[in-house]
Amino acid sequence: MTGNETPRGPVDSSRIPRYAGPATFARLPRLDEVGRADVAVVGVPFDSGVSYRPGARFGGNAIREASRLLRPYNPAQDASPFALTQVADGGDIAVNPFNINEAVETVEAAADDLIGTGARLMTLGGDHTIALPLLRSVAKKHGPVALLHFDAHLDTWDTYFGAEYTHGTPFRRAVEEGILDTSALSHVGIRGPLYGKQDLTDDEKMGFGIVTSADVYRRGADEVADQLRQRIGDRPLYISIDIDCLDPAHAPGTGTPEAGGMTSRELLEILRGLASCNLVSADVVEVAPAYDHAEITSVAASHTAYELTTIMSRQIAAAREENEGK
Ligand SMILES: N=C(N)NCCCC(=O)O
Ligand SMILES: [Zn+2]
Ligand SMILES: [Zn+2]
Repeated sequence: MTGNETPRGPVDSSRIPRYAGPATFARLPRLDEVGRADVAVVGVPFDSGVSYRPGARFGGNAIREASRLLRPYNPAQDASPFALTQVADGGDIAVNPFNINEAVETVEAAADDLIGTGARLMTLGGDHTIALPLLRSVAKKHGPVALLHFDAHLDTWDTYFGAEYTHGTPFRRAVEEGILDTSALSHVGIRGPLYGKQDLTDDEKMGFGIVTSADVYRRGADEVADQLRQRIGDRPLYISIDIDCLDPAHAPGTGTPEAGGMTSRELLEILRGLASCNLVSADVVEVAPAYDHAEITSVAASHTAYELTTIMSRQIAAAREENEGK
């Protein structure tokens, strides 16, 4: 979109009931209805990389369903993200559930196509395996990116059953491939049992800093966000959010739940504290609706994606204004 066109926004929920019609994220138009988008919301229905409970292949559509209740003005960031820029739902990247390597390639190619149109991606998983091809694609455009990873788990393990591409290994692969800026890597929300102390040593060697869920509780969201912002600076930033960063009370619908997690309020507040970062793309993964109750998890995920979308939309609009002023 150039600055002259008016973005097409969501369906007006005061005229057409929220629950009517097929779900797109936040009732936004489909990408094929608007031609191109500044922010494309895409689903990746893939969960063949999980080590425990399956079902995240249904996450994207559950998030879309829960997102029917979102409204167009975001008071926490004082912005109307869908009016500032064109945000559209790009549908799903259809991947092979029987061949993980092929699925990883398909996600990368589809992300390349979308990013090639100038769009930033808000991806709805799917299991965490998909972060690797998404990071590859983002790094082709921006070079190695800063990574902010919200999760109960490190996801820097080496292999499971000899498999390199799983939901517990994407960030080790990404470091090995040189697609991350190792001076700005952070995990937030980490907790729970590990295989051994070596997991932490390995993770630190890769360059990661850890903010545990207890750190978030003790120090508070604002202080954590300040510290993360300082570490990230103005580097291109990718944010990957495994919904199991939240306590199972806030996100029961996920495959590898761990007690003692963050609240959804803490997560949303930390994200809002990062609004000035140069967020180039993001994902929300690991929503497995079969274990959910009353959409607790998919509502949390839809609000999380809404905050991320708002951050991207505001930055695109600000950059456009600056360009036009020149
Ligand atoms: N990425 C997620 N959600 N979980 C990774 C857990 C890996 C394990 O089973 O040890
Ligand atoms: Zn996890
Ligand atoms: Zn994960």
